Amino acid sequence: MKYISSSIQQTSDIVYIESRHFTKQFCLNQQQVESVQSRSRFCSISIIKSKSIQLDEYLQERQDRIRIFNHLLTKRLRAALNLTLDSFQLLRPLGEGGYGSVFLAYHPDTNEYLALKAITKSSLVETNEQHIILSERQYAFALQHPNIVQFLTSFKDNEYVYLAFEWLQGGDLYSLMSCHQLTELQAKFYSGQIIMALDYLHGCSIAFRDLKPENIVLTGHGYIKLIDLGLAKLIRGFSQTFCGTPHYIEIIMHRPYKFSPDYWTLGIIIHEMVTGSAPYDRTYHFHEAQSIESLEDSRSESTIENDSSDLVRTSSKHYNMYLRIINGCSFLHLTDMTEHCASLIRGLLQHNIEQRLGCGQRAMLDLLEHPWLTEINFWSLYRQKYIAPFLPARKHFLQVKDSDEMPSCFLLSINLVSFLLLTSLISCSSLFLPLNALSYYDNDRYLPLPDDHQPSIKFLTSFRNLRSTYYPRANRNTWFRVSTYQQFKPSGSEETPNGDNLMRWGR
Ligand SMILES: Nc1ncnc2c1ncn2[C@@H]1O[C@H](COP(=O)(O)OP(=O)(O)OP(=O)(O)O)[C@@H](O)[C@H]1O
Repeated sequence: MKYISSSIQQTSDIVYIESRHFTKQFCLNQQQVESVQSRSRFCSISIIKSKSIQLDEYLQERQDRIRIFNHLLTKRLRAALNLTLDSFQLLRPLGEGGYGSVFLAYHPDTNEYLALKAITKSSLVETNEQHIILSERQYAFALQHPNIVQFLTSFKDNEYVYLAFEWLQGGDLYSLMSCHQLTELQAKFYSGQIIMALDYLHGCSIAFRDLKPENIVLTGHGYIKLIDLGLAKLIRGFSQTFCGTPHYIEIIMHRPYKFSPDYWTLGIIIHEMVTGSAPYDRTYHFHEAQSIESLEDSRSESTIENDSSDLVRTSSKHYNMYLRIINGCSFLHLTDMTEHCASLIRGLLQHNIEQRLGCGQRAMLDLLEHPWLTEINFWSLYRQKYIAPFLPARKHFLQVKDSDEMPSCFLLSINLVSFLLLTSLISCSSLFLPLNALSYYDNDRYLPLPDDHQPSIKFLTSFRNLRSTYYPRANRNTWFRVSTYQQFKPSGSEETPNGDNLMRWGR
């Protein structure tokens, strides 16, 4: 337990490998559409129709998911019996948030890795925030969506409440954005998934209320999931609670809202993804906020809106900072982006809720059909058919070469005997799977790494602790090489929990 209470030094060991295939898949689609369009008007109509059929399929799936959520929410959540901290091996810290520390844990009985969030009971009682943990447990339990982290189980001891989630291996969006400036197309890929997650949450009457890049985490395949439902709220009527993270604070906090704060923060995140910075001055630090706060209250001179009902809570410690954020967003010069992107961001950063994108009568449809997102086929994105723009890999351990040819000398030397030798070597090595490997794509599909149980489709070389594995491409004429530095662990694979093994967690 000392391990949990000690302060966590989090160092990100994730690197992001940019996919060369990501952009191609959209270009190809576009070309195909254009060439077909030029050939026949009839064909172009059928393509548009098929796209709208696919949108219908997505919307139908969304409805089914919402129905399942409502069904599960009415079920009483049972804490996992017989689970204690001793049931797990804590491997390393994954992160620390305001409410708890998160660890990568290994559960030997099920041979699974998971993220274990430990929340000190006393701190919750002191700050009277027990509802936060309760809400996270209850909603996370009932939510099932490819873009929302899967909750597995919970248990407690005298000091802590533990929440177990599927382990997301790819680091958060904030880390990705810190080392890569995203293109608009890449930003669309992530935005589309955030939109689908919000669409689902709002369909379940849940406002997320804490959307920020730190709460958006990449999977091993480079897709994203929302984490941290601590501030999520089931909204049956309207809410007026003042909450969120200061940088993403919604301007309307003191007037009734439903889901509109999530759209505002979506606008801020899309701006950050596309331009690399927030639409306001992020250097405006906490101490600066306090010093300005001691100055005269500038509320009456504010340029926010003349509408007196549009109140930002003046008693708030960060009141002036909020003002600055809001004002910053209203004077946006969106010049470094396409017109469609600018119109989407402007639409989301509307002060007036009625005019804000996503908050009108057509709700999320206005976003799903926005011109900036036309390249995205939401049904394909939902089923994760695209190659992700970035593939996360563990720094120092994994070296991936996308288009390495199989060395010709190596190919020539492969005869039956060496093949058999290699095969047996691979079978033996399954005892020593590298902990670091994630997954890799090959043209249009993802390959799990390592995949030592199919020795017939790959070759392996070892040099000291560096191991190279050659995978055949789909067309079988070329190869790509994945090199892993071995880190030995006793047994098992690094699969994250999936739908099937939820059963084992007593769901
Ligand atoms: N399922 C997960 N897989 C991998 N890493 C995770 C997972 N859940 C959380 N983390 C890491 O732990 C960090 C803190 O988690 P989380 O945001 O849930 O905690 P919190 O106490 O609710 O934080 P906050 O102060 O943002 O409310 C995240 O930023 C992320 O880096």
